[in-house]
Amino acid sequence: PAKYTPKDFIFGKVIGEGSFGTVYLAKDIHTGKEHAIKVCDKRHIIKEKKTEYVTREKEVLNMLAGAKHSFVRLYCTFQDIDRLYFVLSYAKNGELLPYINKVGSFDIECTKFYSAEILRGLEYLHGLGIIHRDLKPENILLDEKMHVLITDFGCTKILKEPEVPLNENETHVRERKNSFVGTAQYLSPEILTDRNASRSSDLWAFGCIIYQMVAGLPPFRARNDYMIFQKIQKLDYEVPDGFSEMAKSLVEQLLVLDPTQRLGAQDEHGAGYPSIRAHPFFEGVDFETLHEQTPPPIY
Ligand SMILES: NC(=O)Nc1ccc2c(c1)=C(Cc1cc(-c3cccc(C(=O)NCCN4CCCCC4)c3)c[nH]1)C(=O)N=2
Repeated sequence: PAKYTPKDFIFGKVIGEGSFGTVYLAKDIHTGKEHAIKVCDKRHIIKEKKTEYVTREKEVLNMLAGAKHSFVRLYCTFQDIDRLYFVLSYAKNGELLPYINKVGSFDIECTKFYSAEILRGLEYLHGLGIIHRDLKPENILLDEKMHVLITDFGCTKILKEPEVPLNENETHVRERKNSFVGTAQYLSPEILTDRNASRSSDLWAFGCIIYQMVAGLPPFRARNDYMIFQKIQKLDYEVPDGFSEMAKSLVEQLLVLDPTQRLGAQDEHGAGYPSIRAHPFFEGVDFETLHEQTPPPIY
């Protein structure tokens, strides 16, 4: 149909709860194809003053239309009187998090492969000047072949022309002070203190995810968000016995309080992260053919 409506789909189970909507498994009645449809309630979005986040998610998903890997695709959008509908890729194997929880921790081959796939996605995203700002295992999905699809672009920041140079490496459009984004465990110290995210903020979250794949839990944990923030700002985390030395070295170079000193922060923008790819942890990883490779089994 020229313009889809909800009647073109058979809606199934809830497969996700985003901050601004519910994600359903749905089947296109014309093609039989399965999709994930994110349904956002218009009144809720207006009441929560989140219209700019929903608009930005659509803008970013359209910017990612050319990506051949690493991201959920946006097939189409439509609306009815009460709701907005985003028809997205269905990642048959769901979120990365339940896999980490199921096996307790990934072996080094799995950690290398999935870290490399996430890094490929970050290189593409940052190359477009897009910062995810809410990278976490729940937003790393796994398709039918167990390859990574990054999702949830509601918290992204699109770097515009330099307005206020924050440091010699990054410029930011100053965030409105009250616009707090992200999930506590993966928030970088600079977002907690001056609210300004940079590409390096996603590198911090990347370090947290690598730690979690190896240790089974995120590095900064506490009873409540305030105590988590305290630990982040004091870089208060422990590396458990048996944690791979190579993985520890990489995590330690990403979980650095100064965003300009994180591994990759000095790499030339738009040219990927050669200094992260060159870390000994990724020895033997062929980044250019990742998507043709068969992912290692998670057990
Ligand atoms: N915030 C967002 O944007 N959220 C989105 C966006 C797009 C999207 C999205 C979320 C998806 C989430 C999703 C969730 C699931 C899912 C939900 C419940 C169960 C399962 C499932 O059983 N998967 C099989 C693998 N399990 C995994 C854990 C160990 C046992 C085996 C998958 C599949 N896909 C999706 O497929 N596409």
